[in-house]
Amino acid sequence: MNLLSVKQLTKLYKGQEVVTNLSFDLQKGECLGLVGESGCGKSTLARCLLRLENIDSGSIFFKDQAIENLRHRQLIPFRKDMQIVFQNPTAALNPKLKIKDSLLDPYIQYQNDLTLRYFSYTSKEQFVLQLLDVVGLPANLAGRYPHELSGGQRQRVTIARSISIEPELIILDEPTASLDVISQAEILTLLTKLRQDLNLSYLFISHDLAAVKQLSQRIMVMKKGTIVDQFPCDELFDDQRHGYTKELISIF
Ligand SMILES: Nc1ncnc2c1ncn2[C@@H]1O[C@H](COP(=O)(O)OP(=O)(O)OP(=O)(O)O)[C@@H](O)[C@H]1O
Repeated sequence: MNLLSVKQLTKLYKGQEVVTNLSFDLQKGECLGLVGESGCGKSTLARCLLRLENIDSGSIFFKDQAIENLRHRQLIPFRKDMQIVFQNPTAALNPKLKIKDSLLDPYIQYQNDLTLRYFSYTSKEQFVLQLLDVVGLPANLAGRYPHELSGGQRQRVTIARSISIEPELIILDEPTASLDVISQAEILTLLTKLRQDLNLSYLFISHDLAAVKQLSQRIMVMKKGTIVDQFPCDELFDDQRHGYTKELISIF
């Protein structure tokens, strides 16, 4: 079943096409990798899918509903189902909020629309402890501020926030790019486990072909705003790969 279906999406900035006539499907439960060099339009695409930007033409279907023209109030249930994890966890967390309050924030915002399946909410304290535990963080971090955590711990908190309201799809926009190699590997392992345990779907955006291969079932390669190649992960090294995919492979 297609969770997300994008048809001929085009986005312009100041008259210039940044995403051009782009189409793809993302199935429920899969991780779809998106690779491409800096500036090819990956983050723009992510913002369009989340409806943080309007698109210029084309369609975005989420759970078979066309969402490209929905207005603010109509987007509320959809926003709950589609979350994003950004590259920089420091910028994503409010420095003035303790970790426990950051973790509770999405729940408080969406509680009237939520039917939790995986987590249970009997008290604030218990909910925060569940979230910390599921992303492998100790309970005593709840009372700390973001600057008192390591970069890897902060990224775990942003991941915990994104899964707290049990979305269907998470867009991972370079989630490990700001981390050291060991933290990167740990976060990738965590993301794999969460996808399986919570039946999540991911659009995993990265420069790092090795990371994309580790996490994804299928890979899309983007160049100058268009998808030039799309294939199952185990066909990455096949001879029929697009020349640009081969170039990316040779760099890694
Ligand atoms: N708000 C904006 N206004 C004008 N141009 C923009 C805006 N946001 C992005 N761009 C331009 O759109 C193009 C694509 O940028 P985008 O950030 O989507 O690329 P990217 O593939 O995500 O790059 P990176 O991997 O470096 O994050 C770039 O040329 C960028 O300068």
